[in-house]
Amino acid sequence: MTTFGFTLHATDGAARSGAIATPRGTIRTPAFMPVGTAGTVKAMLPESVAATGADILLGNTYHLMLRPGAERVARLGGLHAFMHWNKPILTDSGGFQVMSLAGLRKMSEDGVAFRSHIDGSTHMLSPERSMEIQRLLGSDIVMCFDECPALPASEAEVARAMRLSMRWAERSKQAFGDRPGHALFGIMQGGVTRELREESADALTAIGFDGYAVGGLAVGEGQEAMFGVLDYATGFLPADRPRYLMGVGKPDDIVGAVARGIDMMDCVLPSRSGRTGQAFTRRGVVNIKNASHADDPRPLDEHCSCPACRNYSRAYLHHVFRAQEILSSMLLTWHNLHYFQELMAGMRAAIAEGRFAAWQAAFHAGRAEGDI
Ligand SMILES: CNc1nc2cc3c(=O)[nH]c(N)nc3c(CCN)c2[nH]1
Ligand SMILES: [Zn+2]
Repeated sequence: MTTFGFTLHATDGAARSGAIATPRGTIRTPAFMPVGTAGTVKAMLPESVAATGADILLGNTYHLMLRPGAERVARLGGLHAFMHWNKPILTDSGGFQVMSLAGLRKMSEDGVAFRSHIDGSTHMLSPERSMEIQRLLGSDIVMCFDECPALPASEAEVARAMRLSMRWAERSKQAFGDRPGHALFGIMQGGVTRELREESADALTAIGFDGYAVGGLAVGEGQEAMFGVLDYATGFLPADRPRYLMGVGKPDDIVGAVARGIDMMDCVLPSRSGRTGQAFTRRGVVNIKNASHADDPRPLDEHCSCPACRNYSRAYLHHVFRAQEILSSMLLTWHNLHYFQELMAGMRAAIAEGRFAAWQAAFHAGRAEGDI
């Protein structure tokens, strides 16, 4: 059985293309992971998610432990069987979601006690419990249990949270154990402070992980500050392991992150925006609810081969959005996920052929300002 392994195929500047081999299939990098928080990518059948070109999707420990419960998912054969997705799944560890969703949280060295945002029941998460839940779910790539400090945060607060997260990373590694074919990724913290980012990277590298995430970003710092961190932070991480930027992002965030050495990303943007009527295209964003689309017979994007663009006009998509038809979310989500995967495929090819700078210039040149 194939174990877990990352192969670098090409580099172009700081950008890299490669592949992550897992027992459930190969992940082409740079990769975008659709978010399937509660065991579903909202408004999409798993077959449709695969049709967009996604090699891996993301699930969430926090949501699945609350509902339907990790032990229940395990009894039913694990998350892949449960949600009918047989390709790789990466699960986040719950730390970030507890801080942003749960009520009545009590943080300690041991972990976090909290009340469910669904029914108020009490729960706890620790490195050990998070590893156990992710094992019960059967995810292929497990994330360390960490604390992502909410902004604004003082440097002292960022340092405290980073050092706690490094102690939790050690405990996560111990609890994860030796699981061939499964990977454990460490998560770098440290805010926007170079010295703290380097301290975190050194701590994680000393523990040793199958991949390394850059956490603590896309939390309101803005693109310039995020790119400023990525300009040095990816270089602190081992070059022969995947680098995963958590929670990113808009198309131009994604392109800029790949240009700075990031291999994997996840974001709710394409799916969430699809449900609010925003369609991403190579020329910019289409807000389908605008009256300007009511009589427009053209597709969202004449170059796009997704079902929404092949079979429907902007006028129809405007109509079903205004009518709050379920099909609206399905078609716009499919289009957006398809577009994000096209973006990744375009970057993988450009890096492999040594023309990433030209691809990046064309990407930025094609984008109109504002709605199109
Ligand atoms: C949307 N922005 C964003 N920033 C994140 C940072 C972390 C982070 O620092 N740690 C963890 N565990 N997850 C994060 C997530 C969730 C990724 N699905 C983030 N999302
Ligand atoms: Zn399309």
